[in-house]
Amino acid sequence: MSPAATAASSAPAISVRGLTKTFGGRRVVNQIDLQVGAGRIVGFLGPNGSGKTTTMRMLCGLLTPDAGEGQCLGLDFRRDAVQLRRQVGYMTQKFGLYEDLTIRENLEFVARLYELPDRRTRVDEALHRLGLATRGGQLAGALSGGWKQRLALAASLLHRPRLLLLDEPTAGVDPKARREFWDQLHQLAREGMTVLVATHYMDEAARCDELVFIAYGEVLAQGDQQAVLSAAGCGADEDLEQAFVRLIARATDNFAGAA
Ligand SMILES: Nc1ncnc2c1ncn2[C@@H]1O[C@H](COP(=O)(O)OP(=O)(O)OP(=O)(O)O)[C@@H](O)[C@H]1O
Repeated sequence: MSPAATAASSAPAISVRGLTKTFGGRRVVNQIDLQVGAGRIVGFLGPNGSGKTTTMRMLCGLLTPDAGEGQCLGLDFRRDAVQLRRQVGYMTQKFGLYEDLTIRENLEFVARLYELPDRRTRVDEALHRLGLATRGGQLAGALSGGWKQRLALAASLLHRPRLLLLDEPTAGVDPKARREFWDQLHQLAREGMTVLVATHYMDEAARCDELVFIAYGEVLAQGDQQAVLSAAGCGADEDLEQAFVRLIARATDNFAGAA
């Protein structure tokens, strides 16, 4: 690999500072700094309404921040939002595909939306990668929750993004399907994909390289599992769930004190 390529691949995939968003006078994302290394799987954790979705939507250029600067994939995430969207795969909480179309038809539709040049190859590639090749003719609406999520992941990969932003991708999915979904994420990361994934499942958090805990729109702790456990003041016999509860309790006290 050339020195330039090495430098590029070791550059962070996300490097933003001061990310801020206010809705109706309420600041829901407040001065968030985020650094995510290329090829890392980073778990994004926080209570309901803490600002995870809003942050992700700003990072992929779907929502304009009130303040903040930085880069995603080497692009200015505000100025180059259109270019950035072409390199980011975003999977929302709700299944956003057409239940009355087949798996293949759904993927072909998404490929057309992206105006991909070699649509058939891309769709075949996605079907194969996600183990959907034999199910191409099945209606999306007839799939179980786990298979629907796989299809949604396949759709978000069609344009061959370098960064995946996944918003609670396995909510309501059974443990076996969740494990398989995470095996896919690890395979993608081995191939160089960077993944920022919001989750409420602590077993999934444990499968991440790094974690970012937020509450009230602010980062409470960031780093690998050990760093987060230390930041929460957890002992050797305590786990991420206890760290989560402690960090949120502390943030709630601070928030109530400041209000
Ligand atoms: N378009 C909007 N207009 C007004 N308020 C909004 C809008 N989008 C989000 N909010 C509010 O911003 C806050 C943060 O929401 P957000 O969806 O980012 O949280 P979250 O951490 O993803 O929550 P969850 O875990 O429940 O998905 C919430 O109080 C939400 O109601």
